[in-house]
Amino acid sequence: MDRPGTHTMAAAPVVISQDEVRSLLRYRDLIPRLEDALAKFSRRDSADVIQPVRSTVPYFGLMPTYMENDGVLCTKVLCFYKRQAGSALPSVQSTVLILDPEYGNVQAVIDGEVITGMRTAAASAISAKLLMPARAEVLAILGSGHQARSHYSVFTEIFTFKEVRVWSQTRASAERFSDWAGGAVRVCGSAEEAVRGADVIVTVTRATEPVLLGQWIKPGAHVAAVGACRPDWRELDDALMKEAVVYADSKEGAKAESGDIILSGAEVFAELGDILNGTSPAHREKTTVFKSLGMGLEDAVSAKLVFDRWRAKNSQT
Ligand SMILES: NC(=O)C1=CN([C@@H]2O[C@H](COP(=O)(O)OP(=O)(O)OC[C@H]3O[C@@H](n4cnc5c(N)ncnc54)[C@H](O)[C@@H]3O)[C@@H](O)[C@H]2O)C=CC1
Ligand SMILES: O=C([O-])C1=[NH+]CCC1
Repeated sequence: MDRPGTHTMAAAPVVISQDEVRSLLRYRDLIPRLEDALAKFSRRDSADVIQPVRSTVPYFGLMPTYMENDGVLCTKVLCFYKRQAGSALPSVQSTVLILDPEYGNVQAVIDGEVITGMRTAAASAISAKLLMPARAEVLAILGSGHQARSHYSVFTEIFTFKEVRVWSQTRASAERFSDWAGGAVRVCGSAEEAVRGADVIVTVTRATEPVLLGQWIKPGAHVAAVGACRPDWRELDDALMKEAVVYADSKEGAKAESGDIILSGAEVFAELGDILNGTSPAHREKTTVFKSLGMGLEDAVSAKLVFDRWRAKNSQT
């Protein structure tokens, strides 16, 4: 047993706010690092990445990641609620902790909202880079909340679409989204109107029943399905899940957490990392679904980028 007074206190963790994260994280830096990390994950080499499926109790998730070769030990803690009427708080709230992999002390406590928004949108953008049809012209977004904004930002930063459409639960929220985007988005009165003829479709809703039906989809379209991250929640119908070639961020995560996969009985063909490793084909010519559940690995890569930038900036001042 340790004698009293023999402990050395670790330095107090730094706290990095949402505004600081926003000023430090850029898609152009994040995307190549995420591609590298997704490829490492799919090789299942434990010296590169150990990242179990999220551990959950109702409304709370713990998302640890260890990257031995990169010296990264990290976890996100998050809550995802059905937003209470009248609450202005986001439906997904999170904090990312970076720990010293050698000693275990917490080095940084980082607001998770911008990280979650950007790394999720960046993963969807990687799926579109790999799987959307050549000469994609029309992007449709279903939902108009936090993820809708980050997805709009990265998709319009790295691709050029002739038309972007949005549908949301209420016309007013879709119009607020369009105003936020500077009016360059066509507000649609129904999900069907938004997705008919679209080449790329992003579903970012809190729906628990399908909002996107296979019968509306143009053959060869790519769907980045981001919501419905519980085993009994759906965004896509059985027809679409059975028709499409389905990719995921993590096969284990998809089989444990995705209602669209579990309840439709669809097979996950490959992970994005398998395409990046060249071990599975990217079926660009077919209708494809990327089922995103979100991975601790994506948070770890983003948080390391933020913490490294934060240290570089604060060591100069
Ligand atoms: N795959 C991943 O890595 C991540 C997934 N998510 C999930 O993405 C979804 C969107 O997240 P946020 O944008 O942060 O949420 P948010 O609360 O900011 O926005 C949700 C949007 O869904 C709409 N909506 C709610 N119920 C609906 C319904 N029954 N039918 C159609 N639209 C409905 C709302 O009007 C709103 O536009 C959530 O399901 C969330 O759990 C969030 C973060 C990461
Ligand atoms: O990975 C993530 O942060 C989330 N997945 C579902 C809700 C939040």
